This record gives sequence, C-alpha cells and structure tokens, in this order.
Amino acid sequence: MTPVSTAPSEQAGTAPGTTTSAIASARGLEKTYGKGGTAVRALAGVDVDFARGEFTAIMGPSGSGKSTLMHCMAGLDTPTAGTVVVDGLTVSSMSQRQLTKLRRTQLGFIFQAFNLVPTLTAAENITLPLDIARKPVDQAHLAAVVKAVGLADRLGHRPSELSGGQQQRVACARALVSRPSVVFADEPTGNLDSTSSREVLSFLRTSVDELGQSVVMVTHDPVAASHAHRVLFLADGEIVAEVTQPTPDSVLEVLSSLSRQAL
Ligand SMILES: Nc1ncnc2c1ncn2[C@@H]1O[C@H](COP(=O)(O)OP(=O)(O)OP(=O)(O)O)[C@@H](O)[C@H]1O
Repeated sequence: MTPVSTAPSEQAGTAPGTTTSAIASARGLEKTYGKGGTAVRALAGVDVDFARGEFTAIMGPSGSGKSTLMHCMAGLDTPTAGTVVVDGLTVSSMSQRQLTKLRRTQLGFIFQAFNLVPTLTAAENITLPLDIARKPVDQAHLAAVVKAVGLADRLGHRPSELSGGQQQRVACARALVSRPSVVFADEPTGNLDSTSSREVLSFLRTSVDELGQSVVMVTHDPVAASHAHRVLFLADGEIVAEVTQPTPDSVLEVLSSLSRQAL
C-alpha cells in the first residue's frame, strides 16, 4: 500500500513509526499465522520505535495487525521473523520462562476487560503484581498513582462495588504501580461510557506527562487516540502513516484516506 501523507515526524527523513529515543523497538517484524494456503500474514515487516516517555496510539482497520503488533512487542506472541527490543532487552529471542519474568517485572498491561480479582479490594488488586513478584511496595509511588487515578476513597472497595470506569482506573493503577518500562493497553476504553473513557485516557496521559511513563495503546476510537502524543496507522500488517499531536479530526482524516485506498 502507498503511504498516505503524514504530519512531519520528529526527524526529517525518518520512516513513519521510527524515532531516535526508543523504549521499545521492532525491526523487520513479521508474523504469519498458519501454513500453506490458509496462512495469514498479520505483520509484513514492521519497523517501529515507541518513544520513551511518550503516549503512542496504534490505529488501523480491523485485521490490520494492531493486536498482533502489540502482542509481539509485549512477549505475548512470538514473531515469525524480526527483532523486538524493550528497554534494552531482546524480547524476540527470550525463552517462555524469560518472557514470563519480563511481563511480570518490566511491563504493565491494561485490557478491555478489567481482569480484576473479585475477592480482593481495589488496594489489593493494585499491589497484586508486586505481591506476586515479591517486590516491596514503594508507598510514595503508590500514593502518587492512587491520587492520579482519583481512587483514594475507594481503596477498600471490591470490584463489584465499583463502576466500570473505577474498575478500569484500578486496572490502570495496577499496571503502573511497579513502574514498568512500558504499559501496553489494548482497547482500554472499549467497555466504558464516554465520561469514564475520558477519565481513563486523561489518567494515561497524566501517567506519561507527570510520572514519566511510556504507554502504547491500541484503539479504534479517534477521540481516544487524540489523547496520545503520536498515532501510528497500520494497514495490511504495515505501518503506513503517523500523526503527531493528533486531534480527533486529523486522526479521522488519515483513517478515511486509508479506507479510500483499500477500496
Ligand atoms: N491466532 C490467530 N490465528 C490465525 N489468524 C490470526 C490469529 N490472530 C490474528 N489472526 C489474523 O491476523 C490478522 C491480524 O489480526 P489482529 O488481531 O492483529 O488485527 P487487529 O488490527 O488487531 O484487528 P481488530 O481491530 O479487529 O482487533 C487478521 O487477519 C486475523 O484474522
């Protein structure tokens, strides 16, 4: 597919999706599911950099490879070819055991389903990854995260006593409490109303701007993507465009251009 026009990237001459100061990168990333006549090429040689201390959104039509890219970056899926490096560690050559440790200690995850443990309080859910990794809780950082998500008065509640938006904010706090190298969020607002979505997205942005976090989010929603610093667009398993300082309108414009090219 021909690349659509993009906003200027950080460096003149830089390919869409690549920057200089990266917390996570992929080079020549390919993923093919299945074999022979039924094989599906989900990623067709992706070069991408996710900048340190930035909020990056990944968009693209259904089936363009967004989740596959995120899963390969986060060690949840194994690439067919290419390399993935996260915070200096070569994820693509790790054993399953090393990947489990990486996910537990270096990465944070937020999914569309909140995946909270129903019998634990909000506070216990937030510190669960540290408890599992047997790491001490940095009380000052925990307090900062809890304050940023606005959950200080809900910490003793169980998930069933919280709204969907509050549950997702607990999941966000859980993803951030261990100061991961990168937080990967897959459609984090897919189950939320617009008010709760806005709260979760502004919290993700705050976690980047004020707590120095790096966040990568897959979304279908141009309004959600406009909270990011940069939006990457996938089509047919390739990065075809990027927009910096996105607005809902600039994101929609690129999406419409991509669907016109697909016709
Ligand atoms: N486990 C799998 N086995 C076979 N094919 C798969 C598998 N996972 C994904 N695919 C295929 O790979 C392609 C990319 O899928 P992927 O889920 O990454 O796309 P996506 O952009 O996240 O889509 P959506 O927006 O619908 O979630 C699709 O054609 C999909 O059907």
